[in-house]
Amino acid sequence: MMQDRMTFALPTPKQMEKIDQEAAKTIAASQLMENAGWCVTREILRHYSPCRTIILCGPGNNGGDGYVVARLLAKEGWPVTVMAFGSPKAGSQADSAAMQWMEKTISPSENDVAQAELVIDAIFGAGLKRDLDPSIVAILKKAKRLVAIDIPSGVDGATGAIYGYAPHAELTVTFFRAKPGHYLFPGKVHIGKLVIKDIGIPLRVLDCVPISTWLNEPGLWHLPVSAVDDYKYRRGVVSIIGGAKVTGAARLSALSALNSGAGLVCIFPTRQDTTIYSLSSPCLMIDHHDLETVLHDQRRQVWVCGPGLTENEVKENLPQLLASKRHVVADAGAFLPGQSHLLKGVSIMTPHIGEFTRVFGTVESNRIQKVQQVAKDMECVVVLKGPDTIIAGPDGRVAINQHASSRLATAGSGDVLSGVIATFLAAGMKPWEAACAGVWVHGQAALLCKHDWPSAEMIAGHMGKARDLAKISEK
Ligand SMILES: NC(=O)C1=CN([C@@H]2O[C@H](COP(=O)(O)OP(=O)(O)OC[C@H]3O[C@@H](n4cnc5c(N)ncnc54)[C@H](OP(=O)(O)O)[C@@H]3O)[C@@H](O)[C@H]2O)[C@H](O)CC1
Ligand SMILES: [K+]
Repeated sequence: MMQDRMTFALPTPKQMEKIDQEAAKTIAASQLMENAGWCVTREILRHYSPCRTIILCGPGNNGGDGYVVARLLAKEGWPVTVMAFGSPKAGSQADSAAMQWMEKTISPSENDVAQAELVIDAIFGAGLKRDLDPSIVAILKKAKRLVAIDIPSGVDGATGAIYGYAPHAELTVTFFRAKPGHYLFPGKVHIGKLVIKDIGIPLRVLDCVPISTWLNEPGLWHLPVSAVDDYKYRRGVVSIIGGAKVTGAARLSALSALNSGAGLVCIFPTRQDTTIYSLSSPCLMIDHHDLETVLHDQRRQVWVCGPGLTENEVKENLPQLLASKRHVVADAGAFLPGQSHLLKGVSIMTPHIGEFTRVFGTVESNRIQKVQQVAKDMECVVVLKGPDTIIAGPDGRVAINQHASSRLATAGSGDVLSGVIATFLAAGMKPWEAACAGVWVHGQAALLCKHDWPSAEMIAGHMGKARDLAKISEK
């Protein structure tokens, strides 16, 4: 059975509030809080042995969940104390949860937290709005081992930004769906192990919010399948501008395209002597005509432009590709400082944060918003590469990729990514889907390498198997 794309939805905390309200029409809010507390308790029981535990309870519903956990853990015989940070609003859900907690409640104290063997952080969750008070920071800093309810206090669930300070949790238990902030840096490093629990919210309530952010997983997109009567032009032609001085980048991109299933891969060298390209792989086609002539071939729709190119090479070739309405995957050399106009018309661009900043200016704490804005302004898909690669479409859709590892942090890895994305684009996938699929397959190829330190060439060598695994995972 195909996965429902809603499996991959990442609602923002604001959307989650709406989802809670909608869910409360069919399931009592008190029940949702009870279920949330029960789920957290079960995870604590699974991961820890009874120990001196302090539950830090804030004034909102995150604190409410904390009071439920306190009651359920105490019932299991755990030595539990609640440390209350303000009182819940009279008559609120959190207030009734607090009223059912009959045992020890203490005022905020650094010393008591320092002596606890386990600290449960239920100060703020989805309702966090501003920097943490220094007195709260001082207390959180004393925690030795910490479990966060929903999200560690201080992490913005929408962006992963930190409001002044956030503790490092060993375990975070969230509800219904993960939020973008669980997966985005810097918040991600504060989450520890993430557990997502079903608390009885009906799936259909997701329809009440316009989800725009997704976890990048197979099933969010579908790779093309080969037909029995396939031929190379239908599988797709990838063309790559090959630099005169730096030739490895285009060759890596080409190798990646060849191994990811392109029907035909051609390099268009910008210099007369093409020996280096001719000798690189017997499967590679080398163009010996000028670009204008090559562009008469309408089968050559998808181009990679940027890897290994100098400023002049980009300026000579990119405008020509765009003028002839080719689909361009722009990378590396195509990101010239302050020259965003050059990129207008590309289908997909794949900058890392340094390249992105050079062209589009600094990125504040809300990276998603900035990347979305650039995608909209430039009318193209933007892949902001990093350990939490963000793929934004001009229509506002965003995927966050987690299928990656530090194995990808090697020179040439970006060139390999441009090749696989171009392959999927050439095979007929839409730009956002091709970019998402390329990013996932690239991450998978690195995972398939036999050791932790693969070169980009080795990663490119595993593209075919990675593509097969992506296809299997779609089901
Ligand atoms: N997701 C679900 O299905 C369910 C989630 N639950 C839990 O509910 C919380 C969200 O609860 P909410 O009450 O909306 O928000 P919080 O508990 O995080 O906090 C709101 C209060 O905190 C104050 N606030 C916010 N930031 C600060 C700050 N930096 N310093 C001091 N005070 C702060 C805020 O005060 P205002 O003055 O701004 O109004 C609020 O008083 C979610 O995270 C889950 O844990 C449900 O239990 C079940 C369903
Ligand atoms: K929390």
